[in-house]
Amino acid sequence: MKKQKEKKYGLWAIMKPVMFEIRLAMLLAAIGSLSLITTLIVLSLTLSNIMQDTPLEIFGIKLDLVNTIILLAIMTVIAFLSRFYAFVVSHLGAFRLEQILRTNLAQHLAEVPLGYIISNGSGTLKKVMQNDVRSLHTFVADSVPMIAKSIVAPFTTLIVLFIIDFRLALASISILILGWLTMAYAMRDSKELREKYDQSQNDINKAVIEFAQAMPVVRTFDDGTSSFKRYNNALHAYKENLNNWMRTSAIPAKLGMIILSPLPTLLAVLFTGVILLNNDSMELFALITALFLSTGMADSMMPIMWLQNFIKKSQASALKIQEILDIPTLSISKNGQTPTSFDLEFKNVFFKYENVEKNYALENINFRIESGSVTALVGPSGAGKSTIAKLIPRFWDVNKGEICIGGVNIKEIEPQILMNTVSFVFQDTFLFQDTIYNNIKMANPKATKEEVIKAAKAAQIHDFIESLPKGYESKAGDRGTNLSGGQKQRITIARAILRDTPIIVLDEATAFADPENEEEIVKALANLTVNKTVIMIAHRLSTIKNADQIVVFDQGKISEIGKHEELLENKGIYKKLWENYEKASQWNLEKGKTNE
Ligand SMILES: Nc1ncnc2c1ncn2[C@@H]1O[C@H](COP(=O)(O)OP(=O)(O)OP(=O)(O)O)[C@@H](O)[C@H]1O
Repeated sequence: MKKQKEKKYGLWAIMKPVMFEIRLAMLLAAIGSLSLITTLIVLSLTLSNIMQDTPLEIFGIKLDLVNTIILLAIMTVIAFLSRFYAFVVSHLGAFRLEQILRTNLAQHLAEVPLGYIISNGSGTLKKVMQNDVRSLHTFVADSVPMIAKSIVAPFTTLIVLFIIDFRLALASISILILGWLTMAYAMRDSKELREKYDQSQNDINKAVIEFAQAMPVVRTFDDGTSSFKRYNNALHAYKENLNNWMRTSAIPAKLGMIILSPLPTLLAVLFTGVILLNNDSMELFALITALFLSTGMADSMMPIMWLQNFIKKSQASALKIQEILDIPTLSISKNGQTPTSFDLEFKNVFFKYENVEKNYALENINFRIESGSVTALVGPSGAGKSTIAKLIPRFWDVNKGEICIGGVNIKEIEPQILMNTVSFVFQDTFLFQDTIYNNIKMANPKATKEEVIKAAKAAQIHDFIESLPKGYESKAGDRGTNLSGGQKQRITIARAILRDTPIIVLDEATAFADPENEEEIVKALANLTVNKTVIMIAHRLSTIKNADQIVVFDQGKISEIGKHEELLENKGIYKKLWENYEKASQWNLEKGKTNE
């Protein structure tokens, strides 16, 4: 089972679509390494020809100076070309993988419940789509040829060294072993030390963010001592951990790196070789070849260590990508139906958030909203009102029961048709980094300029837009024109008016309730909701007195349904909410008077 999971989730599993490029790049890199080793052998032959003029003979061909130079040129070209093309192929594979992963992620995310994206935050998804995909790109582009090289080069070199002279081979291996042991000693507590270091770095990041985010509070309530102290303590802990890490591993690690650099191996082979030459128990050619090869072997040791880290990091990125690709998608009906009337009905609906073990957020919900009527959802905080609203456009799917529009289960309606049937006006509005005109028009790309302006007028935002220096061409979004919350909301109301869907879900705004804005928002909403089926999450009870139906929620269940007067007579939760609301309004009124 575990094996199966690893098979599906490993780093190599995610790279399956570009396995051809990966294998080809590895093969070319391996040929490159072998040709380089051969080049070094031929180079030493050339040198010994120059020094001794007693050419070797292989398969009847005399390897004299001219022949070795020709061979040297050929091998150098092969080594260069194969290494060059290994990188070309690995880069092509990397770009293709990046494109495949981004497309797959985007297609998959378009089909997962929108609720998942909201709960996890688009920032996290953006990080995976950008950073993690990028890290796999780098892995395929740079590490794949390196992996082939770091396997082929040391092993082939060792074999050749043993063939040339086992004593020289042992001399170079002994240096490598010494280097590895020193590195292992340096790394003995590295996991624990790294964790501590990472933790202290995280603490600093948190303290910096807290310090910056809390600035308004700090400026008002704190002279900076306590928040700055937390930052300072985190910095101190970081410095301690870094020093500790350096003290324990820095010296042996540096020593290990020096031992594993080419020079010590070169010296060991040279020293052993000179003794053997003096004893006449070795050819000059053998010593020169061994000197060339052993440096190359030491040279390929450092990338092996660096690669281990890189593989671990890429493995983590692959897992994050696979986790997203594993999120179940919304079921999409094959023979989609189109509702012809726009009444809405919740039938025995049960719903539980994925990340919550036991409690249902909604239990056994039954209610019906007639086409063209206004229904208000009320209840204490956390009662389930927003959840009801978000189930209608399938941000999530219900666990049991069904939600029907015009008698058709919303799961049977094609997503595009459902989108054209229900629109949302939320409190936290989202505007794209684009012109105000395009921000409204996106609701209906076929709309004419006149229609966009008509919608803006109905949403009570036209005059404001016209008053901006660039009018409808002014930029909205984070880096755009400074828009107040109420103005942003009226732009989204204009969007919804232009979309003109038969069902509208409204999360009533309370945040921007300064009297002028409120009046305009109320007018805009009135224009939006004419002749529509409206579901409204109501925070200010005064606005829902005239609703056709009020559904009162408490702890995920419906506790009452009725009109305002009926519910007051019931003496239930609604009556209490109403009394509290009146008290609060009274209090505001009195406060207003005192201020005057
Ligand atoms: N994304 C989520 N993941 C897990 N639980 C959630 C999530 N969103 C809401 N809940 C939980 O579901 C329950 C209903 O929440 P919901 O937001 O629907 O209430 P609400 O009546 O709209 O509250 P409020 O008036 O404060 O907005 C609450 O217990 C809440 O903690």
